[in-house]
Amino acid sequence: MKIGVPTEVKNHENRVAATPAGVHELVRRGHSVSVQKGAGLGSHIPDEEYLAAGAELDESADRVWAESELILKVKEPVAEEYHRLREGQVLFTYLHLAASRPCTDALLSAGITAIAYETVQAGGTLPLLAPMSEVAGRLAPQVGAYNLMRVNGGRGVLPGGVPGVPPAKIVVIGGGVSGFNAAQVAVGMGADVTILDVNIDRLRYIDAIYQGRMKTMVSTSYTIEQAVLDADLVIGAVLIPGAKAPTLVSNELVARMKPGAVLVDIAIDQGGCFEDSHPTTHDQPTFPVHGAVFYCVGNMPGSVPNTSTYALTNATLPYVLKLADQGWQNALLGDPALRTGLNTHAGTVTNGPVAVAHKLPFTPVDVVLAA
Ligand SMILES: NC(=O)C1=CN([C@@H]2O[C@H](COP(=O)(O)OP(=O)(O)OC[C@H]3O[C@@H](n4cnc5c(N)ncnc54)[C@H](O)[C@@H]3O)[C@@H](O)[C@H]2O)C=CC1
Ligand SMILES: CC(=O)C(=O)O
Repeated sequence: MKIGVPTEVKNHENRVAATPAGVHELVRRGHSVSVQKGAGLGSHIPDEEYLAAGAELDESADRVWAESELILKVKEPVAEEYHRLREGQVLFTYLHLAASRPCTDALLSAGITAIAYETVQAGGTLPLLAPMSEVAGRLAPQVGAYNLMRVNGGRGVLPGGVPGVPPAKIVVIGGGVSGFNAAQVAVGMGADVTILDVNIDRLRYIDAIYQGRMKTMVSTSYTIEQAVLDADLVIGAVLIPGAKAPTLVSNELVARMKPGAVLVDIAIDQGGCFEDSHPTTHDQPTFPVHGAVFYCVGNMPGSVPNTSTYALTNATLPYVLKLADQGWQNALLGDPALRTGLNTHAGTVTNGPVAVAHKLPFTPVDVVLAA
């Protein structure tokens, strides 16, 4: 199969969708891989390493897209890439379509077969979202601490406090992969950490591991209000797979928070879980709301691309190999996890929550595969 790896074009997106190890494995199995020149440089992977692994290098993004049957990307196509999408091509990448009608429309009108990393589900887990949720979760207290500094608009609170002065209160809403990783780093910084989730079994697990060092609360609008009003830093880390994130912190609640508090909305790629959240970029990551600082970057792992590229491709490669070796139909027929990843095909939406989010007709994957 002809496989293409274009350079990412989203703001400060320095990850790349395949490493030389992945290229080597694909080529060893008889596939050809076209990597856009410089695609790995943001992650400090030189072109020469791709060449040595058996890739062909191409200057032109247009050619990489036009000549490939399977396109491997990290982030959803942005507007300047829409004209390159085409029917008969398979796109494997993060999509987060429930939060983007323009991208959904672009995929549908091109008729492309799009498989989203974030909706691939295996045994109740999200194996292709998890590595980047680990990264974003671990980054969240770091960017939160940076923005809590007075010079950056925050309250001027040190997460760990010092002897005689209490630590910052960090509240994490959502105790899944990103939330738990955020809470772990926040505990490591010495902060006073509370984690809220609707899943009591998840809270049991967290409590058993942290033995009270992380406080747990069942998430309701009442407990969220209590925790948020007391917080210096709030981290939003909820997910309902495929769907738009629920709004859990209102504008009115933010108005009553401590001045200079910081809110990091990791869930922004699914639309965000704070009412005032809107996507920001690494160039201009924050904005003020009632004296609080909002950080809503949709590609947080892009800021640590070396770690993130290897973590992401460790997880994606087994699925890439199935798509390349078997073709997308057989790969999906043989792997229920990949089946849940299909979001669009031949102009139809094949993911239920995405169809609901945009009020579009829904075609079940089984119907697509039976055709
Ligand atoms: N901004 C960025 O750069 C990145 C964003 N993400 C996003 O972070 C979000 C979270 O992802 P994961 O941690 O992997 O999801 P996950 O599925 O591991 O965890 C989500 C948790 O939210 C909980 N939850 C759902 N509704 C809730 C509510 N009302 N109150 C409290 N908890 C609730 C669930 O029970 C679950 O434990 C996703 O939107 C994901 O796409 C992930 C990586 C990078
Ligand atoms: C999960 C995601 O969208 C990201 O890592 O950028």
